Amino acid sequence: MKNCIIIGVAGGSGSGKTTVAKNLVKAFKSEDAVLVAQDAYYKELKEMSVQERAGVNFDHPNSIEFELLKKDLETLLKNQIIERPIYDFKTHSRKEETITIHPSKIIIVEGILLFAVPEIRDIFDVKIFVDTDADEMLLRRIERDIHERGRTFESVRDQYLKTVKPMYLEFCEPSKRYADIIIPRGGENKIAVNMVIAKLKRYLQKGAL
Ligand SMILES: Nc1ncnc2c1ncn2[C@@H]1O[C@H](COP(=O)(O)OP(=O)(O)O)[C@@H](O)[C@H]1O
Ligand SMILES: Nc1ccn([C@@H]2O[C@H](COP(=O)(O)O)[C@@H](O)[C@H]2O)c(=O)n1
Repeated sequence: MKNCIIIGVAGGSGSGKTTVAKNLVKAFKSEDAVLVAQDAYYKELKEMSVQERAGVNFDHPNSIEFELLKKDLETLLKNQIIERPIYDFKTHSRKEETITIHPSKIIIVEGILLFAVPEIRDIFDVKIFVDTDADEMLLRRIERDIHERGRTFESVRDQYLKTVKPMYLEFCEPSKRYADIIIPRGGENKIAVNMVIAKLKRYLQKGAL
């Protein structure tokens, strides 16, 4: 029998998935909860120049190495450590180094396409979808991508219209139907986040939800 619980947090880019997932993890002792980001598993694209990589559709399931993500999640579920890749959004590639992630009783995974891919979706015990208005997601993304991911306003706008919005409508938004819990507005929805935390604390005490 599995002695841990695995929770998927999906939603559009800028919806607040990372904020929700980090707030969940923060509520527990570091040995009890761990966070794995789907973003770390973007394909390497080593054979392309940085300029070529910038034109890739990063919102299509083909851009992620889901086989490796699945293998790593299964390894954590077997109570073993993983070496998680580190992704660099400025160069659109993986760094040489990796991060060692230890197994724990609560495994939280966040990413835009987690529920759109059946082999990954089926791994989760609990599926949470963070549902935020498109205009808010876009505003947050513009700010974040310019300040943290080395982008210009023009590149964020062009990428949004070319791939981010159409792929959200094709893959991410329809995957909301698989969610067990929908958190409106995102990371600062303290009532919703606290309810999930309370349920997880019960899980730690009783070993069942
Ligand atoms: N409720 C909120 N109000 C305002 N800004 C927010 C809120 N939630 C998240 N953000 C900000 O928006 C950006 C995207 O949030 P993040 O949690 O990284 O979203 P995602 O992981 O879904 O892309 C971050 O810069 C974050 O600080
Ligand atoms: N090289 C890359 C890789 C991904 N993206 C964008 O990241 C978004 C997913 O990350 P969130 O933290 O926002 O969930 C996704 O929408 C990709 O477009 C990128 O811009 N460059």
